[in-house]
Amino acid sequence: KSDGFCRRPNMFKKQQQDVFEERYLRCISILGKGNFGSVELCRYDPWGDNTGDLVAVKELQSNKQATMADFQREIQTISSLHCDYIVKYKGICYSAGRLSTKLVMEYLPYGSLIGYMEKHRQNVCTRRLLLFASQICKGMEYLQSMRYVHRDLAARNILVASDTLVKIADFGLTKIIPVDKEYYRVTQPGESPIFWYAPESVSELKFSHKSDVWSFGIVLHELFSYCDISRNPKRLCIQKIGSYVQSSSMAIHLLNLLKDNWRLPMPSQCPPKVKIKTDFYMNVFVWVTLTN
Ligand SMILES: C=CCCn1cc(-c2nc(Nc3ccc(C4CCNCC4)cc3)nc3[nH]ccc23)cn1
Repeated sequence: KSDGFCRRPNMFKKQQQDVFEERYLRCISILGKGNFGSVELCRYDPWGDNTGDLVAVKELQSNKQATMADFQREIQTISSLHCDYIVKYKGICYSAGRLSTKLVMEYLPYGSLIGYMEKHRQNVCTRRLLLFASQICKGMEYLQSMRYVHRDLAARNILVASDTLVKIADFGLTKIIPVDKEYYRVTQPGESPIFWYAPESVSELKFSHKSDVWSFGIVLHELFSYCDISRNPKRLCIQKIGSYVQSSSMAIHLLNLLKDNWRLPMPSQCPPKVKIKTDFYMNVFVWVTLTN
């Protein structure tokens, strides 16, 4: 049972860089694709008798625009995070043959939140949705305390550890806010869809803790829509904007909608007790009247 523990690492204790030997890493299946990389389920089995641990191994996909430097930064980021609501770093594996590094993480057996909701939707009650929301919130609070901006908070990047524990994953786009600044401006738009972006991220590629809060609001919408594909934020925005609009001008159409105060509609499956609203100032209000 998770005790909801997020501690700041002992700044003096060097993170023990656990090195996994590639020859003992047995690939079992592909788990998914993240920013720039694919994630495989592997068993680390030095004794060769299938008693080794199951681990999730992420490898940089060479054809992606991301560089090894981006992947090294992702490894540096995740290895510095120690929180029950953030997927745990286990170590790295130097792949001699392919001159590449692999990131070894804890394997979360239930997969992504989206897949979990599709499968278990019938027995996920409001209280469990609020538990998941509070865990994501605590994980993001910890990330902010470490001056990290996730930049890609979305239900697709939330993993399910158990029926009562979810964790934030995929730190491929995460950046550190410089000490003297309130935000991080990226030079080129990434691949992640703009429908989770705050207005200032859409218009100026500016990312901050506040833009992460906006994305958290979108995640709440996904959560209380039970990650229903028909209620997907991208789908609802494009329905509103018009599917004939080219993707190149989608950003300006989305920005105009947000400036006109259009917001994602309240999820119809959302129980009447829960009201979710993001106002233009990126404040996310979750009015939860836990009246019986
Ligand atoms: C963050 C999202 C983008 C990149 N990404 C990360 C992972 C990932 N997945 C898992 N577990 C898991 C994933 C999928 C399934 C499914 C279930 C349905 N049938 C097919 C298999 C079952 C378990 N553990 C992990 N630890 C660290 C990463 C990680 C996957 N994709």
